[in-house]
Amino acid sequence: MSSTRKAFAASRIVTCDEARATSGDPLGAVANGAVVLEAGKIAWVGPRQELDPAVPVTDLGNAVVTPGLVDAHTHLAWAGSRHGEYAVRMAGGDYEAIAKAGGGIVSTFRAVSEASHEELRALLTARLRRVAQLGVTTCEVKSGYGLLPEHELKQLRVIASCANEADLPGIVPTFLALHALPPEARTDRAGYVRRVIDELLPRVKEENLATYVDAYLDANAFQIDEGRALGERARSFGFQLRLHVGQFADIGGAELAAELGAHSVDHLEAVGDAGIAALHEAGTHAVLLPIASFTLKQAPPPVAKLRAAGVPLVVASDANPGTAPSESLPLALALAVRNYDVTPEEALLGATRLAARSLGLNDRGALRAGAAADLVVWDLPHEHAIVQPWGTPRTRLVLRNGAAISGTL
Ligand SMILES: N=CN[C@@H](CCC(=O)O)C(=O)O
Ligand SMILES: [Zn+2]
Repeated sequence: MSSTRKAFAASRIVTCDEARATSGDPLGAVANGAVVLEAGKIAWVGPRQELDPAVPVTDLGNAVVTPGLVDAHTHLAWAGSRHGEYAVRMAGGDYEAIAKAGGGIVSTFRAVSEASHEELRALLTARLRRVAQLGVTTCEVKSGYGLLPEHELKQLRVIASCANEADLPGIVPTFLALHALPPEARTDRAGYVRRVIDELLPRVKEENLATYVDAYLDANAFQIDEGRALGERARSFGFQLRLHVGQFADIGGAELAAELGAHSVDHLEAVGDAGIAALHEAGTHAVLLPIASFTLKQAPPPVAKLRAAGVPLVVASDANPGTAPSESLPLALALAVRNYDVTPEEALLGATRLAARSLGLNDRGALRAGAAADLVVWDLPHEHAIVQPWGTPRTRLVLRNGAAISGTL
């Protein structure tokens, strides 16, 4: 059997495996380690001197090997550009005021409405290829810029079509059902929400276009009762939930997410103690989005309180054309460490094992026997170097299910 096996040896195999974690080494690193791959899965991980001598081994030398990164929050399926809005915001313009005036999400809605399936697919594919170079092997991708049924379904079908491509990162599709009111619905908010719940959600189910359902809950976005109506119906259809909560104001989104058993609440710049306690109780993950708070010049979420309460911390890119015009999960990790006082170990776990768990995926996010052979060979000498703000891809090789999606040996 060993003929179908192959091994990589490197100075640091950073497993992110809970079974290997210790208080001094939460990432479970194996110095001078090896990882054996077979049939798209990891067959063995351990010290190089214990490697089966019959397995052919590629020696990567002074390099770090980690699980493939998992980006648990992206809006990568978009068209157009918001550079005009960005410049206005950098000069002091307010994101929510711009949205109220018909810009923001609604301006991307216009661009997505005008884009064909093929155009949108080409944009998404190019972005997925670039995020693979950055070390991402699994990516959550939301809709939420189609807003009207025809264009939401187009966005979701584009996302689904990329999910079958073996040479791209794996995709977890999310129906971001309530993101903004399209201009067509300005005078009938309740009717819009009802149609999303009663008509669009069943279509998304029927076509099996999403695993998760999401909503943007905030003072100037959708409200708790709207989120509850959507969330309860979504759960009754078998969807799992992840919710935009507390980006600007604490309106009780964390409590609602906990009540509905959401897998994650994302943003959390504004969340109170009761919300944090509820998240812990429900086992809900906090997805931190430091690129968004960087462009919005916001104070960080209460990371110390979340940590103290035992809420699992995930870090994601939030890649979108408005608040996080970046595709880089490694940049998000760097900003989480710099601006949020997240430790490098927390950041890396929050972009691997915990990110995968927040997406309901237990077959990846850690280097251990039986997991998918999703891994990154970094052109860096230590895992702490991954969270430095390089601004360039620092991967040598990125494997998904044992096959290269970026780089060569
Ligand atoms: N705030 C809600 N949604 C996105 C931003 C969308 C946009 O501005 O286009 C976010 O996660 O930051
Ligand atoms: Zn988002």
